[in-house]
Amino acid sequence: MLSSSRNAHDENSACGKNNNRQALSTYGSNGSVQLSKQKAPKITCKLLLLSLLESICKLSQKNPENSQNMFLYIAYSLRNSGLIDDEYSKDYEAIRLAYSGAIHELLAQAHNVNMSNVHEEELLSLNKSASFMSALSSQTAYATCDEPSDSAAFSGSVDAFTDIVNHVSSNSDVSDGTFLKDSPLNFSGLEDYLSPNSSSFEKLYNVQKSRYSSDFEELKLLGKGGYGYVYKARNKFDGVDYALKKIPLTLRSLSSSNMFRESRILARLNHPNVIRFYSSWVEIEPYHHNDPTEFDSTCSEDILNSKSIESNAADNLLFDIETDSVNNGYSSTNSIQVVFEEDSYGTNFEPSYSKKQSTCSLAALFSGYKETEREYSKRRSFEKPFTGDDFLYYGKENRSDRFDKFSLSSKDEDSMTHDVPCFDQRPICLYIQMALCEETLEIHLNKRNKHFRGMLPKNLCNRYILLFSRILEGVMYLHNVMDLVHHDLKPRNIFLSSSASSEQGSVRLPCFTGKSQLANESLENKFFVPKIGDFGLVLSQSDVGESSEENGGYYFAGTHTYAAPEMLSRHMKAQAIKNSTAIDVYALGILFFELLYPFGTRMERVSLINKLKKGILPEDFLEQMPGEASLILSMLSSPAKRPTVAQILKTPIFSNMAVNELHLYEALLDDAQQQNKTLKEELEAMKIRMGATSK
Ligand SMILES: Nc1ncnc2c1ncn2[C@@H]1O[C@H](COP(=O)(O)OP(=O)(O)OP(=O)(O)O)[C@@H](O)[C@H]1O
Repeated sequence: MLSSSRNAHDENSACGKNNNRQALSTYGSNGSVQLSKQKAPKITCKLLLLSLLESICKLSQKNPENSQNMFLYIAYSLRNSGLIDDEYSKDYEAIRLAYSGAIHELLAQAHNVNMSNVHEEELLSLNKSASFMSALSSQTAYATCDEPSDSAAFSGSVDAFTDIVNHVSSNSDVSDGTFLKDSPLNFSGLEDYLSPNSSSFEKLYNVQKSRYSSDFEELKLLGKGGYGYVYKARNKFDGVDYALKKIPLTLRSLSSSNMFRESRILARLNHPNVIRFYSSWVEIEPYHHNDPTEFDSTCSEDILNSKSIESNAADNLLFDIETDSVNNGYSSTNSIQVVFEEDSYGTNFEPSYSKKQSTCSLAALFSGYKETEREYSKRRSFEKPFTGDDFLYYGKENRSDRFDKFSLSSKDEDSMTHDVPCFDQRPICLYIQMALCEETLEIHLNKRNKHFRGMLPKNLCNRYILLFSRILEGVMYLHNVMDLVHHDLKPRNIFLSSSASSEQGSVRLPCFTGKSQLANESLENKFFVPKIGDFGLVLSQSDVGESSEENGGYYFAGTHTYAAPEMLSRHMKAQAIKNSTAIDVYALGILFFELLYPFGTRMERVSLINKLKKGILPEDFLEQMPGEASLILSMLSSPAKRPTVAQILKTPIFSNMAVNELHLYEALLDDAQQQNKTLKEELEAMKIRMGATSK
């Protein structure tokens, strides 16, 4: 049977090969079986096996709960034997469903049957599925494994898997549940499958139902972070606009336990000052997806991404703790990232500037993922320039290890082709659906700072104090209730969500235009609720200690300007672990100063924050806001001396919420008085005009 298939394929030679590029194996001109050039990665095979298994369970058990239990029983057995990881979990369900859909189609083709005319249960009888699976898996084993030992291990896993299925089915109520691994497979449809006009597995797979495309209408790209892209998308059912974060996953991150960390943490959070999370899922990036290069820079004013090139650059400039000097030696648009690492003696920190590193995503850095030149250039063509405000510190690696991680060798490049977690190089993405926010605090402050410099008018100052108290409430919830440390608090990760005045946690702020304002021009005011977002670096307080003990190091990532000194020094590591929440307090200290004291230029920001880190505040600020000044300095003191967020909220600045509300009413009164004054002036002007015309 196989030789006739081979002949059929040989006859169709070139285009046949093309069409079957993704077939599990191809047949060479000498008749020998050759490995498919693009090999299916192992995780894909695990998912493929599990999706088959899940289908079998569904077919054998009509009751969904029973079939789920049966599936879990088998999956746990496989996992306990070390054959799979957590590919059986809900997180991968969408991928497994897509695979089983493609396998159903493939089965229909393999049996040369028109699926629409045949009852699904008849078509997919258990025997056929199991036999097909065995045949498919053994083919897959060839296509997947480089080493003979791998191949043997894979065959072993198929055997183990089949045994488990047999065991389960013999204990279930399946009437014809014998899985005959060696039963003959009807290959009558194989010639068709190998013919140039038929579908390859890849094509079948492409008909997957994408939850993203079926449930959402993508409206625009909002921005790009270290991990992925964020889109504004409208849900087709409820008509509401959401922020959808798409995080492309590498094989390594797929198998790492913290891959779903951000979505899992978000799912547990429930606080008015923390961004609202709706759902998350994993699927393969649909083909007809807007290329992020379509990012519309013209709308950067209204979208949040308008970020940051400016302030990020400033963040980098600040970060020269070695020399304590402001380093302005490189262009912000040049995608250069500063990476701090200890020298091989573990005594000094040395910033290293590297273009290549700057283009590695944080996710990649975290997972120790090696990026090939090909992937690098592919991603470069896909990405906007990296704005370079992130850094990563590998506490336990020396410089050479660090650079080895990113050095490119042909071997790496070869191995990396297996690191793409899909059949056809389209990435598997984690989707996180969140509440859409109007703008980030960073953008708001950038626009505000075009209107003000130095000390703010009292009423405006009070509003920012109120805003900060809302942020503190959110952080206190994270620290005290959820036992988390955010690790990346900064204006860009605080979102402003427009709200009704009565909404809990709302603050009334002027809607700055970002253009120079005329002295008497009054700005529209709106209510906003600040929401803490971007939980990509969040850690539970207990994990901070554990990760340190297990790995002999504590990995830090974050943003230069807001990084507490203990994040950067191995000598202070113990303090960082002991007072992990103090890391957030340090960042909040800088943020509070930024809220209260507008900077005229980027360089001024760099210089003032640099001085603040040394305990020096502007004189006018010290004079006019002594309470706030001493609080900020205490927040930037040594980790053990920093107040907790709960203690900060108890200081007279924030403790009396009635006073805080009073701030708001004072602000409202000021506005009303201002409006009253303007109206009076207009009235006077009108009277004069009327007097002139009556004469
Ligand atoms: N809920 C949201 N509503 C509106 N815009 C958002 C939302 N979440 C993210 N964005 C926009 O998408 C951009 C990217 O967000 P993301 O959280 O991925 O990264 P980031 O915070 O900019 O960087 P990183 O993750 O590297 O710290 C943000 O800068 C912001 O402009």
